[in-house]
Amino acid sequence: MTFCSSSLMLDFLRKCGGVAVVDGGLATELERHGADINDPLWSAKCLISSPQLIRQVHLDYLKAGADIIITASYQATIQGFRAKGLSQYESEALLKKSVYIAREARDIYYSECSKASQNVADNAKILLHRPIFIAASVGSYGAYLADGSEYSGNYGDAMTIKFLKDFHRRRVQVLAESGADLIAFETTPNKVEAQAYAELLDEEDIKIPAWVSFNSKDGINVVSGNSFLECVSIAEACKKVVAVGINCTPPRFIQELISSARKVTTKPIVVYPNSGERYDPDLKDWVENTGLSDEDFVSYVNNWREAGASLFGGCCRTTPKTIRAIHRTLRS
Ligand code: MET
Ligand SMILES: [Zn+2]
Repeated sequence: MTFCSSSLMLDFLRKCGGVAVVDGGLATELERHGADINDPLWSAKCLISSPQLIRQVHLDYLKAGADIIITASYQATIQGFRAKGLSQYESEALLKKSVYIAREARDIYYSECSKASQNVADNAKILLHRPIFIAASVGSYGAYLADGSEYSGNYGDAMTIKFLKDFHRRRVQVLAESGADLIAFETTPNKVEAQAYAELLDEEDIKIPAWVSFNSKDGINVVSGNSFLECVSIAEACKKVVAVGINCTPPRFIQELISSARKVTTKPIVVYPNSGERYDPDLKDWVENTGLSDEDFVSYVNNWREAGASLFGGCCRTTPKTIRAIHRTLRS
C-alpha cells in the first residue's frame, strides 16, 4: 500500500481542528442554476453539457467553507455513458474529467486565497488557505438504474456481490487514478453493495482510501431494510475505509444513526443529510417539504457532533447557504 489509510483522514481532521465541513448537494445545486438533469445520467450529464457550471458550484462550496468537495461522478458510469453511444475511452475520460473539474476549482480557490490575503477587506474568514480534499463520488448500482432502487435498495433476490463488484470495478479504478484524495461511496442502499465496495477496495489494490455512506428512511435501517449496524460493521472491517456515515437522509434521523454507528465503529463518522424533503421517483420531484430552514438544519449540527460525528455537510437540496451556516457553527 502506498498510503496509510487510517492516518489520511485522521491527519486531515487534525489539520481541520478535529471537525471538517463537507460540501452540499451538487446535482440539485446544478439544477437550481438551470441545468437540465432529467436524464438517466442525472448530474453526470453536466460533465458533457456544462463542466463550467460544475466548477462554479464546487467553487461556491469552497467559498462557503467546505473542506471536502465531492465530484460530479455520482451517476457517471461507464455503462451509462456507453448506453449514450460513447466509447469506452470517452467514458473513462469523462470520469477523469469529474475529478479534474474539482481540482481546477481547488486551484482557483487557492489562487483567490493568495490574492485575498493581500487585501484585508476580503472575507478572510472563509477565504483561508486550508487543506482541501477531493472525494470522487461513486453512486450505487441503483443510481445507475435510475428506477428508484437507489431509495429502495431492492435489487431483486438474484443480486450478487460479484455482479456489483464487476459493475463498479473499472469506474473505481479510473477514479482512483485521477488525482482524487479519496472515494466517496454515497447513498449506499443495502448490505450487498457495501460488501461489494469493501471487497473491491481490498482486491483491486485501489491506491486511495474511501468513505462509505448509507441512506435511511427510518433512522434504524438503511433504505433496503438491512440493518444499518450490519452495514456499518462491513465498512468498519475494511482497512481502506477511512470514514463511515449517512447521507441523503432526513436530518431528523441523523442523531440516532450516529449513536448506533458509534457502537460498532471507531472510524470518523461523516454525515451529510438532505434538506428533509423526500424524492418521489414517480413524480421525479422533491415532495413533502418539512420546511426545515438552513438555521434549523444547522441547529442539529452540534448535537451530531456530540453524538460522535466529525464530518458535516449536506446532500440533496442543501445549498452553499447551508454549508456556510454549518461552517459558521463549527468554526465559531
Ligand atoms: N454527491 C451527490 C450529489 O450531491 C449525492 C446525491 S444523493 C442522491 O449530487
Ligand atoms: Zn442526496
